Amino acid sequence: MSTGVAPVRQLDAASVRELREAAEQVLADFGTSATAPDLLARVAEAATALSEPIRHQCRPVDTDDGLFVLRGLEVDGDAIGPTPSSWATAGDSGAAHDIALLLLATVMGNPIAWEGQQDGRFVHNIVPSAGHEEEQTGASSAVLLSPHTEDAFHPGRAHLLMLSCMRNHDNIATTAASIRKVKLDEADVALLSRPALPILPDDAYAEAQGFDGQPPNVPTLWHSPDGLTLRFDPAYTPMEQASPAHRAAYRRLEDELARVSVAVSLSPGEILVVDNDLVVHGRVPFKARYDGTDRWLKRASVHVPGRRTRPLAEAEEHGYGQAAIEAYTA
Ligand SMILES: O=C(O)CCC(=O)C(=O)O
Ligand SMILES: [Fe+2]
Repeated sequence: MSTGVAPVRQLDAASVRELREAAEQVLADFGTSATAPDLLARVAEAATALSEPIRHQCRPVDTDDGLFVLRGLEVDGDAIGPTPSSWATAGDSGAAHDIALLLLATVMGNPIAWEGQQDGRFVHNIVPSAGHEEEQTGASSAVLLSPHTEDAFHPGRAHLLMLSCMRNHDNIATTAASIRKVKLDEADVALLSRPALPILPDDAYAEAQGFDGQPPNVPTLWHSPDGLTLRFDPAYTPMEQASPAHRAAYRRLEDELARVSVAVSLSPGEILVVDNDLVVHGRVPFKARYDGTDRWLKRASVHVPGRRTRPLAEAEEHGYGQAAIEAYTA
């Protein structure tokens, strides 16, 4: 893994001011970032009014890196208060930043939420939580969070994942690896394009894990009209169900993703935008502080209407009874 240089998009001072004022206005009117239909309607209206320089920086990912860092937002470490001890107690901590992130997500596409995750909020808090150190979820710390497609188990998963940094004193890196940088034989690509294995719901979805239905087998790779695309979550893929040849190809893919992986350590005010069809992301292990100064990210997920990156067969999947809720209906 290298500390590669992620493409940076710098917001200018006027854009930063504009976003802050728009977010503060919405927060002043609603007093919370907890999502409700009228708050979403206001966010949509405010996002429509945002200026061209902001829109330009929110254009689609346009390099094989499959990601970029949006830089320039201001985070006042005193004003946001201590890092919450878990998503469940975060409430409206840093709520103005929730709304700023939702505004940017709305410029990029249609934000999504999950009934079964973080109280259905459109902006999640990613903080280390006591008792969850070893999990494969954003609440972990002591273990490597292995590279994964976000919400890989579900056909309604995000096209874009946004991670907005509130605090990161120990420079703990998010990892990211793009399928467009990987070198694989055509034979491996062909094998991994066969729907041979399911991807089960991750530990953030207790209810979906109890779903009573046959898990669908899905392809790991496929050629979409936009290029090679992946859906990958080894921690929740029952590899023992695959043939030895398939397992070997999967391992070669894992090795290649590790080879091209970059580490992105976010600073407060930076937002990592990841194309969830091109890039798998994870996080390095770290020791949680549990003293209110821990690493703290805000996360948003976005559907991009009209994107042609998913196999048609996904439309038949049950999604383990979970529904992705879109912020705005057409
Ligand atoms: O903590 C990170 O950098 C990434 C965590 C993660 O996988 C996520 O928030 O989806
Ligand atoms: Fe993730």
